[in-house]
Amino acid sequence: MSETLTEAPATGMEAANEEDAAAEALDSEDVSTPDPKAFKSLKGRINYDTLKALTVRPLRLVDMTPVQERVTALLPDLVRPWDPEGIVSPKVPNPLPPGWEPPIIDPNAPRDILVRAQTGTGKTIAFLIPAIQSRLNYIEHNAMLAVINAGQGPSPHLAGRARHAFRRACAGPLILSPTRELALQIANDALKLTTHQKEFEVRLFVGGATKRQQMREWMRFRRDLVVATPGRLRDLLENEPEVRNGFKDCPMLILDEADMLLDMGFRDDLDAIMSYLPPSPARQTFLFSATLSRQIRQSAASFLSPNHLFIDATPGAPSLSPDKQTPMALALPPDDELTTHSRVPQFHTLCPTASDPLPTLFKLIAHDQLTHGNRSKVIVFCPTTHMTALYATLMRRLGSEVLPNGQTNIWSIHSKLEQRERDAANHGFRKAASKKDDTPAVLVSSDVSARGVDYPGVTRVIQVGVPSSEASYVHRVGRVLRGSDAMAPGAANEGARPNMRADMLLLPWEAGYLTWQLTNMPLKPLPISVINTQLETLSVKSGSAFSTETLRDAISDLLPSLDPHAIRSTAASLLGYYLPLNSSLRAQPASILSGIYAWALENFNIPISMMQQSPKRNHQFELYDENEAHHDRVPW
Ligand SMILES: Nc1ncnc2c1ncn2[C@@H]1O[C@H](COP(=O)(O)OP(=O)(O)OP(=O)(O)O)[C@@H](O)[C@H]1O
Repeated sequence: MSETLTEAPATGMEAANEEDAAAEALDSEDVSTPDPKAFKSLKGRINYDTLKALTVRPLRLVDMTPVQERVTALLPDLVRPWDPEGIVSPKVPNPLPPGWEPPIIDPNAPRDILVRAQTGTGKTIAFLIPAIQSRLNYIEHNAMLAVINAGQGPSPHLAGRARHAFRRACAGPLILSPTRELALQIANDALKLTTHQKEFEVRLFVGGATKRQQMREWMRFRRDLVVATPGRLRDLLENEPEVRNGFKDCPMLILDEADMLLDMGFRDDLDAIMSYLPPSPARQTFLFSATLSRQIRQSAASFLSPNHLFIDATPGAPSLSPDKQTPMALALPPDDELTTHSRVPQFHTLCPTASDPLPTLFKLIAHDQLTHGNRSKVIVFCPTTHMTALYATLMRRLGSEVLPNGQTNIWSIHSKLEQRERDAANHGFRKAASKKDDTPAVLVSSDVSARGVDYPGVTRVIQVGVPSSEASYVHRVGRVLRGSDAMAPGAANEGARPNMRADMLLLPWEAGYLTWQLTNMPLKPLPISVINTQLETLSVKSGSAFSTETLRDAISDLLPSLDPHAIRSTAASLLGYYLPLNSSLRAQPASILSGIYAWALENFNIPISMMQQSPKRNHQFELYDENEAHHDRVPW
């Protein structure tokens, strides 16, 4: 992958001059007594070009976030090449070529880390800085080894050849991400950080793109960093000897959203991938996550070396100097402790009947548009792919008619879309509603966008129904308040921002989830009557023509005209989603069934003629339609 998939911001003459000045300041700056928070304090500990990308162009960052500060405090020891025999070590001063300073390293410093930090706090940069530095160090290390092994004294020519061969033959750090969108975002962030290292290359292995193209690039170009989703990487490792060979000396594995990757759904792929990588300690492992359940902590231990560090950069965690960061077992609190964006106000609305969530959803979006105008940018999370497709259709058909700002850009992302459609939605929503005269935007999404994906300027997240886990709730809420807003100086200490928020719409049979699963979340009740009053006040204040009657009429005109098969498929998908959650909801399967039955009947006037529990398997229900068997495609 040699080009950025998101456009770099345009720079005019003024910006160019500013950049020159910043670069000069970076060159001349004395960092002998640096502010440890400032990126500039990394001068001398990371490659100059990486530092320039961070502080001058394209990122122009000033201060590190706590997680970045804690991780980079471990440099340079954290990224020293694995050299158990000490061949390239301070004990071997010769025959190092002139100007090659062997780094001063602590041979006992931990090499593996488990990092917990809240969503949106800059974990990507926190792992990319050491990953890039590790790759650069390994390239030099190998060049030194080649010279030493040749035994002919300093030879820049030989070193150059060794560098060239190594960069093409051996994969650098491997970063795994659970979703394609997040993988793409990480790869693009890596390209930004290596803007000034023109030859540095990032390979991206994700499903949805052609394998042939990925293989062609793998064979022809450098493999400095590899970003991948587990399924595609496993497939390539199992079927392509060239990929297998490339990874046999892979020095570093980074799991972003580690809790999800270590969970059962990905575990098989992960175990298969691990069998192609070198074992620890030759392979370093970094695990990054915003949430860590007890079970995940246990399985994390099997990936990490025994003297790994646990770095807890969540608020309230003890602040430790790097040499005192504690091993995981000592540092983690005994109970599951999930963190969330405490700065995001969170509300739940209990909808009395099955026909309430849809109009209430439109009202919440209307509320957001009346509050933020054209910069309103809302993500609606739905429980299943079918539901996501259905709600996206409803938004597209009704949005312009009923929402206060008229034109609203609606995007949708779920796993049954083609990759190019996912990419277009991802790209479109990322750029949307960023200027005053833009159009408000809504992204209707399944959990594909819940983690890591960084959409700047999201003003509100609305969850329709319950998430699959408490961790998923936290990640969804974490889509608000990201990017520059979240990182503004002092933001961590600021109080809640009343204009950005998260909402959740629940039916009575879903309400147990609040009590039993989201106990620690700062969710406040928000009745529909209060939403109505707030909307009225806002409409009058802004002179908007928004009307709840128009909304109600438009919905009741549209819903009965929808394809009944599609509604049945959505109802089936909801059953498949909710029944296994019955113990989390503390709801009997029968009340889930009748809740979903009511949803189909009251909204779409579709009686689901018969629902039966399969005699063979628990919680496997099937919908029967006299005329047609249930089909599983997304029909919208
Ligand atoms: N030091 C910093 N100063 C300002 N902005 C930053 C800084 N570090 C990162 N950012 C920006 O903050 C946003 C969120 O960063 P990132 O996506 O890495 O968060 P995250 O911790 O990985 O979140 P998640 O857990 O949701 O994946 C990005 O837009 C990133 O460019």
